[in-house]
Amino acid sequence: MPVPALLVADRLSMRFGRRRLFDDLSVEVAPGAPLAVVGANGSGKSTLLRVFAGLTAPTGGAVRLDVDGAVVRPEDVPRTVGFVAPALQLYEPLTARENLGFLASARRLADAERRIEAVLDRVGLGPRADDAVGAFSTGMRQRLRLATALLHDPPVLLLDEPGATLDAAGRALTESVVGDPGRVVVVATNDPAEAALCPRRVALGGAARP
Ligand SMILES: Nc1ncnc2c1ncn2[C@@H]1O[C@H](COP(=O)(O)OP(=O)(O)OP(=O)(O)O)[C@@H](O)[C@H]1O
Repeated sequence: MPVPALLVADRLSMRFGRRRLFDDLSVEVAPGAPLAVVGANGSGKSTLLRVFAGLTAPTGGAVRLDVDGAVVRPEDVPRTVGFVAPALQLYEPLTARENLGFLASARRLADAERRIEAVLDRVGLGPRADDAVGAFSTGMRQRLRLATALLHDPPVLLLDEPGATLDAAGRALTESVVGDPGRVVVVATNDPAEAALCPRRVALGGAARP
């Protein structure tokens, strides 16, 4: 049976000036076996996720994404990956539905209206879909970030501290997203409960200098 998606990191290293974050890091992530990236503040978790997403070039090594047995071309990485990060900007004057509509157009998604309704429902924002994001709470913004990552139903999800600002229902949502057996999922987290959702982990900090 073909593996629908696979993330392969081969001998990754990352330095910023004299600061070494990680060295010789190799890992494969397959669907149904989410990977937790753990480590102290500043150890390089967010940077590693950005490297996985193709947003930051590593100092050494390479990342490859395979979907249906074929290597994903660099220009196709954005439609293959869903990325959630605390710094991800939302359009404040637009409503939640308009934010998702904008992304659906940018990504040229077919069936956009149905997708938007489904994803708003999944993240529990249906009743607030037509409110401006500028009036959203921190947790509601985070739910919308999750929605933006799920909108195009990507085979790979990279989640940077997905549950940090969420309530109990939001954490249950994160748990179901992380546990999706059909996707490659990587979670960077400082929360032991979130890390425990993942059968595998990479601990950063060994190569880090203060
Ligand atoms: N673009 C950059 N240029 C220089 N240094 C950077 C850059 N991005 C990150 N760093 C440094 O790399 C280190 C790792 O940062 P990163 O955000 O990956 O850590 P983290 O493990 O996600 O931390 P936290 O748990 O606090 O979110 C930090 O020392 C940070 O200052």
